[in-house]
Amino acid sequence: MESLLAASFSLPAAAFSPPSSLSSTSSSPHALRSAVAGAARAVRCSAAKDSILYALEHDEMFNSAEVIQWESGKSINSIAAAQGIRIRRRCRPRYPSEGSGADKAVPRNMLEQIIWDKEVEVSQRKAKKPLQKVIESSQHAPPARDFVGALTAAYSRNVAPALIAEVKKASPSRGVLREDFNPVEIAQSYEKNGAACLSILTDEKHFQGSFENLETVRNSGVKCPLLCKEFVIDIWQIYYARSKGADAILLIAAVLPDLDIKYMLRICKNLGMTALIEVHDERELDRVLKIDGVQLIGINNRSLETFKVDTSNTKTLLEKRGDLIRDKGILVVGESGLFTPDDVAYVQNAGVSAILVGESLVKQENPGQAIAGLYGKDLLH
Ligand SMILES: O=C(O)c1ccccc1NCC(=O)[C@H](O)[C@H](O)COP(=O)(O)O
Repeated sequence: MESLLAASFSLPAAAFSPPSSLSSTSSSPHALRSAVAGAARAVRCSAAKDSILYALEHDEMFNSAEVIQWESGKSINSIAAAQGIRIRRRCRPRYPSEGSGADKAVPRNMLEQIIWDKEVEVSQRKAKKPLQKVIESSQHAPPARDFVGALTAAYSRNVAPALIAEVKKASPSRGVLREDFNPVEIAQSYEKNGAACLSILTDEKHFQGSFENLETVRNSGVKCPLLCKEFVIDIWQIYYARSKGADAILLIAAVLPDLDIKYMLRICKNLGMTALIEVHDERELDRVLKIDGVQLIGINNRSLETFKVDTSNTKTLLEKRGDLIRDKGILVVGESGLFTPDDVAYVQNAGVSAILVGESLVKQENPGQAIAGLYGKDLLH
């Protein structure tokens, strides 16, 4: 643990690694705390130094956002805002640069609410199972399967966008989509009817999903690679998803600063996982296109801030950046609001290789059989 800790203070890219090892549940908290106190004294920015020393004194657990702040001497929200990210982190007022204004206490939209709830959830989960333990569990998981390979093969087989079919019980914009929700039955029915990959919602509070659903589907004999549909803010979640059998994970550009995306991509690669990096607008797309190693970009037609769905978003962004995306060999997934064969043809003509579909399938009595209705034909598998 000490070496990880040392790395987190010497290499900027590694700075997101496991400050959680400072949790009071760590095996030698005293030694770790001394090591961090030493490192803290060497940090140039006095606000950052104060934050670290404060956390040590108050026996608090660290998270990745805090480490970024220490390294750069800037607040996570100011780093993010400079990149056009409007979603703020729920900052504790101990950071002088954050202030403690009343507006900071209220999330500005649903995505921000989800992220603030996620910060609480992840810190509670980390307290129960520190990063080191999750890393160990991830090493015992069945090997990750080839998510991009499954999409490419399905596209060639069907000459139609490969389907990532979503196992989703509820959503903030639509409420409960399916009362009799059996994730394994839905997953098997999707696979039988030609889905290339599956997306499993794991957020409990807003989507009534769970990591247990992910694990149960993985252990049920379903062969399609699985995307963990989560709101990732911390590398802990990536290792946790892998430990539960995920083959791919969602990274949302509206939430994550560039350096987080880069570092998380590296972790995914080391774990053999695919990252689906989701964008909603041109600015986010341009940020992601500057990052090396991106294989899969999702263009979400739903604004996660307003819930407005507009399928022309996929077309507009691909008209602007399609050539560059093709030159880079990146596959594009059209996400959200797809209900009919015309919708599928529309995003296919815009240039997507795959689509991510939840509501229009999961709401039907037989979600798998609904796939033929969505495509206007049976899919080969
Ligand atoms: O769906 C929501 O209400 C939502 C709200 C806030 C953040 C994310 C949200 N959904 C995630 C997704 O984008 C969709 O689950 C996915 O793209 C499938 O969309 P759909 O086919 O429209 O169910």
